[in-house]
Amino acid sequence: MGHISVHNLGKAYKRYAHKWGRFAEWVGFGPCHQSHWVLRDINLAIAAGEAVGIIGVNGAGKSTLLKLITGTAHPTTGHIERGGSIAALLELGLGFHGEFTGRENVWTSALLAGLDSATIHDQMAEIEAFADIGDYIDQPVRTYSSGMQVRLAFAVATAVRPDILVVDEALAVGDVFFQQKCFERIRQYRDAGTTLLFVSHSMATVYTLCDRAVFIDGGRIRRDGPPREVIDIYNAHVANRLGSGDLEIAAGERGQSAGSYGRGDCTVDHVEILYQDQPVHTLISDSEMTVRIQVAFHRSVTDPHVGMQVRDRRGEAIYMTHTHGLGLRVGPSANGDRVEVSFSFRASLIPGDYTVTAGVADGGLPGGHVRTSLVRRHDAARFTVTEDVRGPRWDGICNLSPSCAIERFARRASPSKPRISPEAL
Ligand SMILES: Nc1ncnc2c1ncn2[C@@H]1O[C@H](COP(=O)(O)OP(=O)(O)OP(=O)(O)O)[C@@H](O)[C@H]1O
Repeated sequence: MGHISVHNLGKAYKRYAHKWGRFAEWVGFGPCHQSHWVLRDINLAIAAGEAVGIIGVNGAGKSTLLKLITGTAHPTTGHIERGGSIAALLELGLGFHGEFTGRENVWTSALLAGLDSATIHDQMAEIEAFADIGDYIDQPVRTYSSGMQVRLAFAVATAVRPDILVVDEALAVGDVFFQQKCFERIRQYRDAGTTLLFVSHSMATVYTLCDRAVFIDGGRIRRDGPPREVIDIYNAHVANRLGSGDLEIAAGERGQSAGSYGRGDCTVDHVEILYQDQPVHTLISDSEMTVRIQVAFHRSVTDPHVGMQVRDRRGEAIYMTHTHGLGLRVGPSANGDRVEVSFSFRASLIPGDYTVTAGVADGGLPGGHVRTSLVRRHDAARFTVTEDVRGPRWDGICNLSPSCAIERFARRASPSKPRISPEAL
């Protein structure tokens, strides 16, 4: 129950050169179309209970893959095997009928999803409460905002825990409170054994929810593995598309990061963590630390900027900055030049393991952005933060070091009744 196997899956849409092409083909003029392949040679085996994030740029084929897996589109090649019940929340077309009320749509969607009327009856109050759209539940769905439609769709799709839950970006439409409520339910279902298939452009969500990521590029699987490794490769790919040219991606340790990528203009030769000017691997939370990055230039670069990222144990960047963002300039650099850039800050981090990724970009842009990524070395240094047993107690991700003021207000004494003397009367 809950497993998915995809074998040699492919999807092609027909493209007609002429607007009469489809008709001409229909009346027997022979083939008038070209096949436009949007997915090819997809092989995936997802075990029951796995949480898989599907990532890729716009148009890569992510939604198409989900549509094929959920059965809302038919494959051109290959086949899919699925075990157990499936609930899907796909980006386009939530499957509601505009003229029916929300409540009527809940009935139709839930019946189509295979729930029996007794279950729908039992779940209706819970669905209404989760969607939280008030009186709109008895209004036609055409009067709903897109956010309201997503609220209702999610509430119906997840009213009963499915064996497989497929979510495609649609949640991005809801407000932050609703998103949190949805993620809480998704987490609960995942922890209870539901297989999760999740398409998202938010890498933070993939890190948080998924234990595996699949990067789809041009309709094919480019990488399949732990989120940290796959997201690094995806980021390198995005940097390429943003004009960094053909970045060489060097493989890192399997299951770790993507190693490094770069074009050869410069290299990040050394990254170290220092405490009181000494290289260290362990720091007490809240102590002052320095990240020192050494860069060597092999070609001239007009406006280089050196940056660093501190990443947590899952690989998610919890802080990043670069010289341009801090209002500094490295200055034009020529072949053979070397620079050393040191970032010093307080390690206001929760105890745990961290890594530092270092990179160089060319061209500072307004707003603190940089134009072209030249090189990036993932997880070039690692350090552990231990608890500051003598410092104040706190929990979370980073120490915000709040000041705290307490004001006490004594309970006001009830006013005593004015005494009126008999002489005054
Ligand atoms: N019904 C269709 N007819 C023709 N082409 C289609 C159809 N549906 C999708 N495509 C094409 O298939 C390709 C993949 O689309 P898909 O929606 O799967 O991408 P995606 O990775 O989900 O993108 P996004 O992140 O923008 O949602 C795109 O080039 C798209 O134009």
